[in-house]
Amino acid sequence: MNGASMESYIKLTGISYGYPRSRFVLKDINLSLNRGEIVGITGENGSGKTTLGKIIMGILMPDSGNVEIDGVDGKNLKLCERGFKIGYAFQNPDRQLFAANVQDEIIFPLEIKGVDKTTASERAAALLERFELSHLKERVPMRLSRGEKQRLVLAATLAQEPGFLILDEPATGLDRDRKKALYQLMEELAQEGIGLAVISHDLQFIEHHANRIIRLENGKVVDDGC
Ligand SMILES: Nc1ncnc2c1ncn2[C@@H]1O[C@H](COP(=O)(O)OP(=O)(O)OP(=O)(O)O)[C@@H](O)[C@H]1O
Repeated sequence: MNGASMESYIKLTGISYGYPRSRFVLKDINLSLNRGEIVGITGENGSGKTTLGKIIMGILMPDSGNVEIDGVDGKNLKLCERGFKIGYAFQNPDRQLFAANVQDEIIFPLEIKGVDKTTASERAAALLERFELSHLKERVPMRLSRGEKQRLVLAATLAQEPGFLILDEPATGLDRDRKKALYQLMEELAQEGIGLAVISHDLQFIEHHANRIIRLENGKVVDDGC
């Protein structure tokens, strides 16, 4: 791993959060998530993994504490700016597919961001190639297989050149070869200096592929180590 890339990218200080009308609370979370590192975030159902992901993304605002992203206080970043810095792949890829065809799923968000058409098309072509989706570029995203949809979401997310990726249960529904390809991709991205947080129940997956494992229990970090 490139030592220079192991710098802190997301810093959570004293984060607490409670949903209105719910007894669940995230309590005093202090974490530094680094570029070039694969972190597994694990814990029982309802322990707060997704809530933590939403706090990092700015979808939920903490009741107290601070989120710093790439050296900037999260309060000073618009939701879309945060989305460019941190990519989030939901457990269900259907929630992230909107375009009429596969290549536009990558091209449109780039154009909205201000990338010119030629550069956006070139970037999309390279990513479709990398994710073995080139032959499907004219297809309607919603009609792809689950594994293809997931690859497309990852390709579209990476097109934004984020410093960090949060993957929520990324191995769900993938066959053995596709899981292997996903692990390989995660390792390549970490080598390129992107940080990854993988939310998963699959302890075997986490133990094999994460450099660090964070375990949540009832909204608290109870373990943070190798
Ligand atoms: N919008 C909401 N309003 C109220 N309570 C919520 C809301 N979303 C989640 N919760 C509660 O917060 C707790 C933590 O949920 P969260 O989805 O973060 O857990 P998780 O660890 O990701 O669970 P899972 O492994 O089942 O995906 C749960 O008790 C859940 O019922």
